[in-house]
Amino acid sequence: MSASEQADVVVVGLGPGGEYVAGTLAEAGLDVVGVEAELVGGECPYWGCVPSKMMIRAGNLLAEARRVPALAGEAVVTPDWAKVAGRIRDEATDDWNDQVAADRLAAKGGRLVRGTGRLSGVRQVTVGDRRFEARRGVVLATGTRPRIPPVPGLEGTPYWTNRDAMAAKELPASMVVLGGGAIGVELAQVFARFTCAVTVIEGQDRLLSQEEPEAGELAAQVLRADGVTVLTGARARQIGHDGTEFTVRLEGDGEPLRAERLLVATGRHADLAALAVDTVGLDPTAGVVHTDGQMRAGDGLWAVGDITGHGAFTHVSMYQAQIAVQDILGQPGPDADYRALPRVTFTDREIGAVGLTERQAREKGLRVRTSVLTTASSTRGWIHGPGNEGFIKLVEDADRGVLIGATSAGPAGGEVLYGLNVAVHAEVPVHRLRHMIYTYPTFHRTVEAALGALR
Ligand SMILES: Cc1cc2nc3c(=O)[nH]c(=O)nc-3n(C[C@H](O)[C@H](O)[C@H](O)COP(=O)(O)OP(=O)(O)OC[C@H]3O[C@@H](n4cnc5c(N)ncnc54)[C@H](O)[C@@H]3O)c2cc1C
Ligand SMILES: NC(=O)c1ccc[n+]([C@@H]2O[C@H](COP(=O)([O-])OP(=O)(O)OC[C@H]3O[C@@H](n4cnc5c(N)ncnc54)[C@H](O)[C@@H]3O)[C@@H](O)[C@H]2O)c1
Repeated sequence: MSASEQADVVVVGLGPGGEYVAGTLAEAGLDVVGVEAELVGGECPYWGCVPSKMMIRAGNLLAEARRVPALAGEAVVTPDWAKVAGRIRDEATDDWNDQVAADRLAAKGGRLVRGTGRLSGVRQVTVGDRRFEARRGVVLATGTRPRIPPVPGLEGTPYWTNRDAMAAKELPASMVVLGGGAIGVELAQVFARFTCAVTVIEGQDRLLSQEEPEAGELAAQVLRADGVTVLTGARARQIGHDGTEFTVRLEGDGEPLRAERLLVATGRHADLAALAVDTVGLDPTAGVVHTDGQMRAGDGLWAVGDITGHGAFTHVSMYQAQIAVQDILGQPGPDADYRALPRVTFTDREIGAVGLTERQAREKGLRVRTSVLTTASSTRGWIHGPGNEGFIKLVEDADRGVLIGATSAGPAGGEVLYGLNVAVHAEVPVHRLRHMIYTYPTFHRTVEAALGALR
C-alpha cells in the first residue's frame, strides 16, 4: 500500500447525489476526490430515470396516436424500437460513456479516481492500492443494486435487470416481469406498447403496493388496457431457462408461464458490507446508512442518496446533497424534511403522490379526513376523452386542517402533483386552499372538487 494521499473531502460514488456534492465542493475551492466504480452520473442517466423516460415518451406517443381514430380521424402507427434504442444510446448515454461527466467534474476542479472505494477508518478511503485521507470527511453516495429474490432456479439464468432493459437493442416477443413496483409497471407498459407480450407478477395484492390502493387499481387497469397480464398476490416458486425461453411456475397449481425474457424488478438494496462501514463503527447489515438532518452519519462522515433509505429517487439524492454540501462548508441550513416527499410513477396515466397515504396517516394515530374524485368526472377529463382515467385523493389531518398526503393520478398527474406538493410542504390551511381560484378547464380543478369533498 502506498502512502496516504490527502484531500479535503472524498466522495465515494458519483451518482446524482455524489456528483453534485463533489462538483459543488470543488467549485467552492475544496480539494475533492470523487471515487467512481462505473460511470460518473450513476444509475439515473445511464440505466434509470433518463433512458426509461425516453422509452415512456415513445410509448406514450404510440398510445396517443392509437387514440386518434376515436377523436380525430385515421392514424396508422408502426412501432420501431430501433428509434428508441438509438436515442438512448446516442442522446441519453453517449453509448454508456461518461467522458462528458468526468470532464465536467475536472472543470470544476475535482479529482476523479476510478475504482471501487471502501472505508478503512474514520476519514479514510481505500481504492485498490491507494489510500486517501480526507481532512474534512467522507461522503458515501454509492446508491443501490437490484435485489434478486431467492426464487429456486433463478440464479444462473440470463434474467434481465433494469440495466439490460435500458440497453436492449431489440425487444423480446414476450417478457415476464417479476415485481409490480415503479420499475415493473413503467417498463411493462412501454414494452407492451411496442408489441411485447408482457406478464407482471406482483407478490402483494396490488401493484405499486407502497402507494394508495386506488393507485394500484389504476395501474392495473391501464396496464391491462395495453394488453399486459397482471397477476397480483402471485409468487414465483420455480424459475427455469432452457437456453431459449424462461419458465416461471407460480405458487399453487396451473400451467407455467413461458417468456423469451424475464425482468427482475423486485426492489433494490445497498451493500454496506462491501463499503466496510464497520471500520467506522456502523452496522454493515443495517441496510441503510442512518443520518441526522444534516446528512451526517458519524465523525467526518456524511451520506446522501438511495443509501440513506428515504426513497430511491434522484430528487431526494439531490436534495440531500445540497444539505450535505452546506454542512460540509459550515453554512447553517435547515435539516432534511421528508414530510412532503413527492414521487411520480411515469405510467400513462401518471401516478404522482406526496406525503403520507391514508393508511400511513391512520397508523400514526391521526384523525384523518379523505376524499377521492375521478378525473373523468371533471370538465377537462370529459373533454380529453380516451386516456382520461385518473383521480385526486387527498388526506387531511383533520385536527390541524392541513393536507398531509395526496395522490394525483391521470393525464399529467405528475405535473398536477406540484400544487399538492406545495400544499403539503407549506402546510397551507385547507380553508385557504378552498378559497383559491383554479383555472378552468384544467385537470387540476379536480383538486378543488376534492377539497370540497373531504369527509
Ligand atoms: C429503471 C429506473 C428508473 C428510475 N426512474 C426514476 C425516476 O423517474 N425518477 C427518480 O427520481 N428516480 C428514478 N430512479 C431512481 C434513481 O435512479 C436513483 O434514486 C438515483 O440514481 C440514486 O442516486 P444516488 O446518488 O443515490 O446513486 P446512484 O445513481 O445509484 O449512483 C451510485 C454510484 O456509486 C457508484 N458506486 C457504488 N459503489 C461504489 C464504490 N464502492 N466505490 C465507488 N463507486 C461506487 C456506482 O457505480 C454509481 O455510479 C430510477 C431507477 C431505476 C433503476
Ligand atoms: N418513476 C420513478 O421515480 C421511479 C421509477 C423506477 C424506479 N424508481 C425507484 O427505483 C426503486 C426500485 O424500483 P423497483 O420497482 O425495483 O422496486 P419497488 O420497491 O418499487 O417495487 C418492487 C415490487 O416488487 C415486489 N416483489 C418483491 N419481491 C417479489 C417477488 N419475489 N415476487 C413478486 N413480487 C415481488 C414488491 O412487492 C414491490 O411491489 C424504487 O424504490 C423506486 O423508488 C423510481
